Amino acid sequence: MFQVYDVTEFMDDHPGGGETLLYSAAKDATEEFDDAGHSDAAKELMKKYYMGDIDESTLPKTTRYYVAPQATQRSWGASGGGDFTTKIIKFLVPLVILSLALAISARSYAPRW
Ligand code: HEM
Repeated sequence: MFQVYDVTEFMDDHPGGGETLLYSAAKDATEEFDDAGHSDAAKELMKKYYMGDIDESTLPKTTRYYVAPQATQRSWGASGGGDFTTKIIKFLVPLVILSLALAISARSYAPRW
């Protein structure tokens, strides 16, 4: 059995640091917790964040992490984007700006006959 704790509210106040809790999230952190040599007061405090128990046998054997597709796509505007038209626009806009800049600079450097 695993005891589950929700330490969201405790992140900023944990004397061992918020990152420490983050690195121990979503896994069995018994060893790390014991290694830190927590006091009885700390163990008492844990009760405040106790959520419940999880039966290990119900957990998947392997854990695979993946990045959700929407997290990897940078959207353009509120409608989001990743479609074909957006890709074309993303390619064309810088191209048009570059062409305009080149045309303008070519005109100002061109010999005046
Ligand atoms: C609900 C969970 C937790 C509570 C309530 C808690 C609470 C505390 C408290 C009160 C202290 C101050 C020292 C003490 O009184 O023992 C402390 C220190 C510390 N905790 Fe936690 N802790 C929790 C989880 C964890 C976890 C999962 C880790 C995993 C690495 C961790 C690592 C540490 C470390 C490294 C220190 C610093 C020890 C030191 O510098 O003396 N804690 N914690």
